[in-house]
Amino acid sequence: MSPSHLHLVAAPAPPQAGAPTAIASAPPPLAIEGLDAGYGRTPVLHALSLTVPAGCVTALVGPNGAGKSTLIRAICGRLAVKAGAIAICGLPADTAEARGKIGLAPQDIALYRALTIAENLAVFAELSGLSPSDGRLRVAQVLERTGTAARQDERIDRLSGGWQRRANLAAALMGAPRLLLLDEPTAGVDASAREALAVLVRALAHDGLAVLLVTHDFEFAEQVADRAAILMGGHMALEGPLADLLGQRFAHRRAVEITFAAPPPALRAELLASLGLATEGATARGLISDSPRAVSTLLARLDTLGLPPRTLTLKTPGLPALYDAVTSAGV
Ligand SMILES: Nc1ncnc2c1ncn2[C@@H]1O[C@H](COP(=O)(O)OP(=O)(O)OP(=O)(O)O)[C@@H](O)[C@H]1O
Repeated sequence: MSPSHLHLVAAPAPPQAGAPTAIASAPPPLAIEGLDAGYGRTPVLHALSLTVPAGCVTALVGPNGAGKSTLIRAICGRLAVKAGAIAICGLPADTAEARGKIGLAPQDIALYRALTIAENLAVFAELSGLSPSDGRLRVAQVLERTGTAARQDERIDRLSGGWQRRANLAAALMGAPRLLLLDEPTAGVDASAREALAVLVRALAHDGLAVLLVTHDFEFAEQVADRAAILMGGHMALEGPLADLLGQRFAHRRAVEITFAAPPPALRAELLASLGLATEGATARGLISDSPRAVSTLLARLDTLGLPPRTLTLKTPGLPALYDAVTSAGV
């Protein structure tokens, strides 16, 4: 491969002359259809379908044991598929060619701790089959793109959690993937490093990468994701553009959070529940109409119940509210 053919994100094949909208009809970086998979005779994933388009960040969320890691294993071709199909850019996931289009930044930092960032990336360049000169060029590109150039000569075990995560992500980019799998990228990362990671992940999607983000960090997911996939008990409970999912679930409603001076007595909490408010300690949460009179109506009802609020906060429902709605409804 000549240096001029090195791209941070492998470019899709250029359209043929006369071929109508070749890019638009290119297979997505990840397409899963009717997947059944598990361990030995233990089924985990059932009839699961998921499409991860290029240029988007898809947040994959779900309770512990829902099957997120199992799904990542299946995408990487490391699990026997019992039914259905997984295609990476149109290629079966269990082929070497498909695996070459995936970059995985695992939850456990997968780097040599006694080597520097640049030395680690050089190892990944070699593993990707790049020649020494192409490898050097690619290391330089990835250091630049991920903002790790300034720390390239520092050993991994001397870096903060945030820089280690950034280097872990850089290593996943060395093979110029089309699909980037990020498993809990904010684990052990402080607030300012999280912010920097969010900017980087968005920039990579802007470059054209398809990013599948597995996380329990809803704040981060909400910041970077334009699509969401909610996995429950091995099946996909909900999947699609986040704005559409929120619009369908919460049209004309807002999330309300009310705090009281003290936890309401059980009988009052039941009455709050009849207003659609779930009580936890001295806090009640729920959804109300976004009509201008909804708040004054609610305040009047709280007054009738003898529960004057200490604070009342209104928010536009986001991914955490969607997740709560889906998981509590057992969809
Ligand atoms: N190697 C294995 N052999 C057999 N069963 C397994 C194996 N690994 C996971 N499981 C089971 O598969 C199910 C899904 O586990 P998985 O780790 O994929 O969930 P998860 O959504 O990633 O959970 P978490 O959020 O806790 O990481 C669980 O019931 C788990 O016990």
